[in-house]
Amino acid sequence: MFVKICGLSEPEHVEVAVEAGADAIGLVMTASPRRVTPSRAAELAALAPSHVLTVGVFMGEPVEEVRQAAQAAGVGAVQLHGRHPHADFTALKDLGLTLVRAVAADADLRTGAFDEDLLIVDAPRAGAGEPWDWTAVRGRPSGNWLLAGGLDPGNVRQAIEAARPWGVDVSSGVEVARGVKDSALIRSFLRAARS
Ligand SMILES: O=C(O)c1ccccc1NCC(=O)[C@H](O)[C@H](O)COP(=O)(O)O
Repeated sequence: MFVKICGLSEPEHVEVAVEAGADAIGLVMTASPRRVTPSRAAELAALAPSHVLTVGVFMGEPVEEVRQAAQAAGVGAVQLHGRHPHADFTALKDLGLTLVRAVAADADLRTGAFDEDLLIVDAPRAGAGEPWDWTAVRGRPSGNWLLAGGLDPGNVRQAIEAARPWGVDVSSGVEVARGVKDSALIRSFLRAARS
């Protein structure tokens, strides 16, 4: 089970996520209480070993802005969240980074349909910690895809059984307050997702 811990902003939490076995960490570079600047994202990304995918998360920014921020941060992947057109993914291909498309369940759920490498199927509101009907996507996405939206250490097993994803992605469910991550919750989430 591939696990992405998203919205990290403190070195301590990057270290905990890595040590607990996260496959990817998300650094939010769009409007959010979790937002980090490209230079802060670079500091955080530098703490992750090469086997952990560092993901810059964007939503609605022009593609040139995404390109510059991703390069400045030195991340290994770009996540375009929401209704980015196919052309945005095409325009970023030459960066040579892993491209991640994050959408709600009413979108095209074929991984690679927009030339992305990885798909995230999320709740309608990104990063809001809102559980949704995970059973609705069971068997629908193709290829490698992550389930997101309202997951936490207590419900992630049930969500995996409901949707049968290749991986999971969490943000609010490993926080003690909006935008404030918690080391114990990060560890519990990873244990529960892999149990
Ligand atoms: O986390 C945010 O604040 C955010 C803001 C705008 C676009 C995307 C954002 N997060 C992206 C993620 O990949 C989250 O992990 C995903 O939406 C799940 O969030 P949650 O329901 O809080 O676990």
